[in-house]
This record gives sequence, structure tokens and C-alpha cells, in this order.
Amino acid sequence: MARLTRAALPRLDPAVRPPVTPGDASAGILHLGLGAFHRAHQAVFTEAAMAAAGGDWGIVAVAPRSRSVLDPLLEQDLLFSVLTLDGAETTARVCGALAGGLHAAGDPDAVARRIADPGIRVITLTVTEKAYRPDSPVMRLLTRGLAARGGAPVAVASCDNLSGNGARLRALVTAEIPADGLSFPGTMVDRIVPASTESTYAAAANLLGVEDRAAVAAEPFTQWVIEDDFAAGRPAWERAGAILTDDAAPYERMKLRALNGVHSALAYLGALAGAPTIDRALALPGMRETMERFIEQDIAPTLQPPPGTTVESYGQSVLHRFANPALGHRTLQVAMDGTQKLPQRLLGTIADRRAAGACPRYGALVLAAWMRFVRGSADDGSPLPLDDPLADRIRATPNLLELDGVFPPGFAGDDELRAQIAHWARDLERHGVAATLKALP
Ligand SMILES: NC(=O)c1ccc[n+]([C@@H]2O[C@H](COP(=O)([O-])OP(=O)(O)OC[C@H]3O[C@@H](n4cnc5c(N)ncnc54)[C@H](O)[C@@H]3O)[C@@H](O)[C@H]2O)c1
Ligand SMILES: O=P(O)(O)OC[C@@H](O)[C@@H](O)[C@H](O)[C@H](O)CO
Repeated sequence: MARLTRAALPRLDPAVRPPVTPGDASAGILHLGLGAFHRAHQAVFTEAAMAAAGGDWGIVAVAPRSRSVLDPLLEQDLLFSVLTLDGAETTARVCGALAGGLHAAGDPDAVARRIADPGIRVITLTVTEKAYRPDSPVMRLLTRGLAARGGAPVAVASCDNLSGNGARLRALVTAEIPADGLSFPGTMVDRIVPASTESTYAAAANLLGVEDRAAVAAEPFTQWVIEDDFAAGRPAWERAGAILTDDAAPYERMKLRALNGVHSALAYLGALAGAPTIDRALALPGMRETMERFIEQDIAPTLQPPPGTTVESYGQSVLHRFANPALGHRTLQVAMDGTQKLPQRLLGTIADRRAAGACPRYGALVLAAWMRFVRGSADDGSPLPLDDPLADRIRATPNLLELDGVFPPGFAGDDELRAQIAHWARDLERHGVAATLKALP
């Protein structure tokens, strides 16, 4: 089968052809982290913004470590398709937003030069939670390139699932270099985009009629809330449906706690019970009711939702999205890097409830599930992988609440919280997840 390339575009069904193609626009954005999410989210918003309002906002995408996505993209003239998985129906669209591709590990100087290029006016990042450290190679490369801009303005926008992602990135960068010309808009990003598999590529080939080894598949829902603080202009993302705001914090907090917190809960409880995917975890008897109580009793009291929404209705929409059987989102994918994810997804909820004098029953259950998960055995005794940058420290720490830099300092000495976690740990040990949930009143 022929490959997806510029030359193949005229042969494609007009409904799947991209509204812009690489090279139509000069590069204005540099993106660090050429993963699945960027391709199905920011690239799609940017392409739609360029199609609606023009502008030189082509994206130079940087693969920080592996070339496994970059090479197929280079072979395909930077074209890739986004499949939308809506229950039984799958549709495809080719995206033409990319204007270049670079490999940071192989040629860091080329990446630093491009970051320093004044034609780049927006830099976005999806480099996973664990990269937000002063000593991470991608942060060093970013500050090196920014320092070489000589004050030429640029906005640097984190699109990772972190609380206060803009402020966090600002603190990391400005600890090393002056803030002249730089802005750090915060963002809330949302679209479930599981890792691509051979069946993603097979579905893409089937829908496009050409082979696409850089295809991604995602749910229909997509949302991007962006603080409108761009030092050197931006694409007309609002024309693509993005919400531009002064303050993304209420959106971000609700999403991290009521979506990502519940996602992680399903991942740990589900993986222990042998559920391979999030939708299968949610379908376990008693799981949906448990997640509803987690949202209503523990999470909702800690949130001030954005105007026009309630946490309960948001939570119901999230559970509906998680139930999409076509996504095949692996519990083990969501479960990875727990020490990097739990602080913003769960520990803030627990800390806020403890400060209000309440003991978050379901939050404690999720913590007990994570603690059991990282010990490496599912309820049926089968092995579970521990994919976490702090894996060695986890293995060497008998009381996980004492894991420095992960848990708030008060947790280890909080007798009521410890007793609640120990209660769940005993139930999970004696009965397993499935029986524990089924027995809940
Ligand atoms: N996939 C989703 O559903 C989704 C939704 C919302 C937000 N996000 C955010 O996007 C991030 C990436 O998700 P994805 O689906 O693209 O994952 P992915 O595994 O497809 O891609 C991750 C990217 O980050 C890079 N990376 C990984 N570890 C790194 C490190 N230590 N330093 C520098 N770069 C590193 C990888 O090289 C790759 O380019 C998530 O961690 C999350 O913060 C993802
Ligand atoms: O991408 P991660 O690894 O940070 O988290 C896994 C999922 O919880 C996450 O990707 C969600 O699917 C996403 O945040 C939905 O917008």
C-alpha cells in the first residue's frame, strides 16, 4: 500500500484531506514533545485556526528522545492522520499543521537554534510531568535556546497535566535566565489520546487508503483553555473552539481532580482487578458508583467550578467519556509515573479535605490502591510493572507516605488518614478490588 505523502493527497477522499498542508505556512510555533497528544490536540487546533484566519503558525515539532514518531513523519512529508473514535464509528482526517521536525537527543544544537529563532513566537510543551525539573535535558535545552533570543518576545506554554503549568514553567526557566520578552500562559488541555497501536495504523490505512505510520486515535471530545498572555501574538485558536481567558486555574483544577484523579483511580483499581482498559475498569460491578461518590463526596467540596458548570455534571460527562469502548486506553498507561501524577490529581484533594476536618474515604481508597499497585502484584498474583521515575525509592520505602517530595509532609503523621488507608489496604489484601467494590453499600 502507498504511503501517506503530499503526492498521495489528491488521491484521498476530499473529506479526509487537510485544510492546510505543510509548507503553506512558515513556522511560527515550536513544540517540544512530539507525542500522541500534541498531534491530536494542539496540532489540530492550530490547523483549524490557520484554516479559519491564516497566519504563519506552522509547527516545528521536536522529538526529545526517541525517533519513533519523527522518522515516519519525515517519511510522510510531515503529514499524519487523526482518527476520531466515537463508539462504533471511526472517522479520519489528515492534519497538515507541521512545518518541520527535529530530534533533540540527536541534534540539540539545531533545536536550540530554532528556539532562538525570532520567527518562532510561540513555544508549546507536552513533555510529561516528570520533565519539569531543573536538571531535565529538555528544560536545559529550552532555557539555552531562550537565552539566545536576545530578548525577542515569545510565549512559552506548557500543555502538560500539571497544576499551575504556566507558573511552574516560568519558575523553572526564570531560575536560570532573565524573563525579558517571555510570557508563560497557563493552559488546561483535554482530549483522551491513548498510545497508538498496530490497530490504529490498520484503521488509518482502511479509512485513508494509504499507509500512515504516524496516525493517532482520540475521543471526539476536545477542549483547550488558554490564558491569553502571548508576548508575540498567537494563532486565532478561538476560531478553532479554544477558550481564551485571564485565568485557566478553575478549569485546570477541576480537570486535574475530577477527570485525571478519577482516571488514575480507575487505572490502579482496574489494573489490580485485571481490567486491561479504562472502560473495562469502569464496568466492574460497583466501580461507577464508587467513582460517583469519590467525585461527589471527596472532590466536589474542594472545587470552585468555572461559571455555568457543576462538578457533578462535569463528573458525569467524564464517566461517559471513560466508558467509550473504542478507546482501548490501557490502565497500565494511565497508571505509569504515579509519583509525578498523584500530587496534582489526588493528593491536593486529600489535603484540602483534611484541612476542612473531613476524612476523604474514597481518596484514601485510591491511595491504598496505588500503594498496592506499586508493590507489583495484581489481585490474582500476576505481575504489574512499576514504571515510575522514583521506582527505586518506592521499592526502598516501607511507609510510602514518607516518600519525600511526593506526599505533603503532614500525611505521614495524620493518624486518621493513615487508619482510613490501612482499612482499605486490609480489604484489598483480603478480598481484592472486585469483591471490595461489590460489597460497598
Ligand atoms: N494523551 C492524553 O490523553 C493527554 C491528554 C492531556 C494532556 N496530556 C499531556 O501530554 C503529555 C504527553 O502525552 P502523550 O500522549 O503525547 O504521550 P507520548 O508518550 O505519546 O509522548 C510523550 C512525549 O514526551 C516526551 N518525553 C517523555 N519523557 C520525557 C522527558 N523526561 N523529557 C523530555 N521529553 C519527554 C516523549 O519523547 C514524547 O515526545 C502527558 O504527560 C500529559 O501531560 C496527554
Ligand atoms: O497523559 P498522562 O500520562 O499525563 O495521563 C494519562 C491520562 O490520565 C491523561 O492523558 C488523560 O487521558 C487526559 O488528561 C485527558 O485529557
